[in-house]
Amino acid sequence: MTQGLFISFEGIDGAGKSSHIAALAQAFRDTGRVVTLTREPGGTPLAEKLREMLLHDGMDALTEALLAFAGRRDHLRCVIEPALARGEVVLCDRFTDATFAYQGAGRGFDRQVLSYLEQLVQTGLAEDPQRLRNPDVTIWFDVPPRVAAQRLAAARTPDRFEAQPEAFFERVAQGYADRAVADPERFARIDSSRDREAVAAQVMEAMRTRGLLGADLAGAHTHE
Ligand SMILES: Nc1ncnc2c1ncn2[C@@H]1O[C@H](COP(=O)(O)OP(=O)(O)O)[C@@H](O)[C@H]1O
Ligand SMILES: Cc1cn([C@H]2C[C@H](O)[C@@H](COP(=O)(O)OP(=O)(O)O)O2)c(=O)[nH]c1=O
Repeated sequence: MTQGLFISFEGIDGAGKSSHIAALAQAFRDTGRVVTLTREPGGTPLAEKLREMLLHDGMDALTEALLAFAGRRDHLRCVIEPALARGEVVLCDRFTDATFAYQGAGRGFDRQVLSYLEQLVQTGLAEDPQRLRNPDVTIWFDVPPRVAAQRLAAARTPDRFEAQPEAFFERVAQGYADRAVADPERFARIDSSRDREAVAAQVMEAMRTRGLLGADLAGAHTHE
């Protein structure tokens, strides 16, 4: 049976990740794979309720982290693990790296506590209960916070995180860079300051170099 594949998409708000997830889903479908498209915070009815609170209600960093991980547990249990067990491709808009970047680096919350929660929440679910479920590949849209802020200013009403000052996003961006250094094989860094077409080409190239999409498809989906 085809092996499941878990890919997450990360980056600061306005990095441009949402623009590329659907195109990658289509590229996988074109190879005959079944794709589950999902997101965090959210991805299940319960986790979507927690998302609303996380994005709109005032709370401290520990509460943010607990809500993020509570939603993640439900999401893993109800959506991600079953889809991977069926051999599907799971494309997830944000996952645990976001908690380390936003609550850890951005809010300054204790990263050892986050590591403990990661261990607790992301094990005991797969066939092998010891297995810590993490993405196989993380596509990291790296962009200077100033560029992301300019894009967002033109785009939408900010939520609690998007309304943060540039210094917050400098810390979040550093948080992602730290995670990438700690796990270089998992992270595929995309220079997201470039135009959409160049970003899309980098995403397909990252898949192709990992043998996850055929070489012939790499050029076929560079347009939205
Ligand atoms: N490469 C790009 N160049 C310029 N603008 C972009 C680019 N990618 C996305 N955008 C625009 O920037 C804004 C934020 O993009 P989005 O995909 O929603 O980011 P994210 O999901 O990472 O927060 C949107 O208005 C989008 O149209
Ligand atoms: C997954 C996750 C997201 N977040 C934040 C990052 C984003 O600012 C916000 C929602 O992410 P996102 O879905 O990317 O927002 P949008 O739909 O506006 O593109 O939640 C955390 O603070 N911690 C987390 O664990």
